[in-house]
Amino acid sequence: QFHMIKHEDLTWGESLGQGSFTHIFRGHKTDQRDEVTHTTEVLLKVLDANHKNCWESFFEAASLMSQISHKHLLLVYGISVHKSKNIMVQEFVKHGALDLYLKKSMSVSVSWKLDVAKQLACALNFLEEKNIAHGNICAKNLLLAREGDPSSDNSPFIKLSDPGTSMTLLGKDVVLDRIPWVAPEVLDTLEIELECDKWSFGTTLWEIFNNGEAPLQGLDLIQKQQFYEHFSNLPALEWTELADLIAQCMQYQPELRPSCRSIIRQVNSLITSGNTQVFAICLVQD
Ligand SMILES: N#Cc1ccc(Nc2nc(N)cc(-n3cnc(CCO)c3)n2)cc1
Repeated sequence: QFHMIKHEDLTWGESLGQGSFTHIFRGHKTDQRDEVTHTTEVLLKVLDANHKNCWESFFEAASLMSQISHKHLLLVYGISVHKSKNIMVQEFVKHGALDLYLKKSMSVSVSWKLDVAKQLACALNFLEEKNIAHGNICAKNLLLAREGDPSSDNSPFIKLSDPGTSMTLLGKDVVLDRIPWVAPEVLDTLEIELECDKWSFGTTLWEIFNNGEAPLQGLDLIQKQQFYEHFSNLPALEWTELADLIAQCMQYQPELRPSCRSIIRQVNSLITSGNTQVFAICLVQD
């Protein structure tokens, strides 16, 4: 169920860092279509050789994303297996991971952030309708295809990346390190259900409205585990309605978390109320 890409059709560019047990590189792929050679810029995601045993899960994560297509889901062109290298060939998304972008550019507006939140909610709703749980929703896995800038008033556009190797194979410490993105029940079951993505949506909202700052980043694994054992919550944001939506998503009882439809409705009302407030301020100023 995958397009196999020949290793010789890939050229390798600079390293762009690493994920869990993977390294990512800029690159290009060439393919012949009706005697014409097309060169496409790609992102090459390589599974570490010492984690070869995870290769099924590595590719399964990608195949999940390539069986369905949606404007806010990352496009996976195919895979390439060469000697001991397992390579996933993804579309190259222009502005990279959202967490780094938010840390770099502190000037994105509230409406920009809400627009991104709504796009993520739509992607999750699409997955929920297909009964597919992603399992690794976080700002690092949101890729920014279009910056959108306040002047020309065009909006940002994000793509949700593949979930990567399943946590169940990555070991307990990796799961603990993903606190507070990973839903609490996953620590016991190591099973990813649809409700888990709603918890992670709440954490990702928190990240977006904290300019990409990682929640609980100073805590070690023991303290992170205790955060869940004490049923703790992230510090509430000033904007009460937004803090409420985050709190609804990050309820310890999975069945109490809102449906994607409800999340989309609530983000829409935040957008409306946000605009109304800005509009009112303009009225007062004029
Ligand atoms: N400077 C810069 C710059 C870096 C990267 C991209 N593009 C891109 N395209 C993708 N398909 C995936 C990723 N990516 C980034 N970090 C991860 C690991 C966490 O998911 C994946 N980046 C664009 C610009």
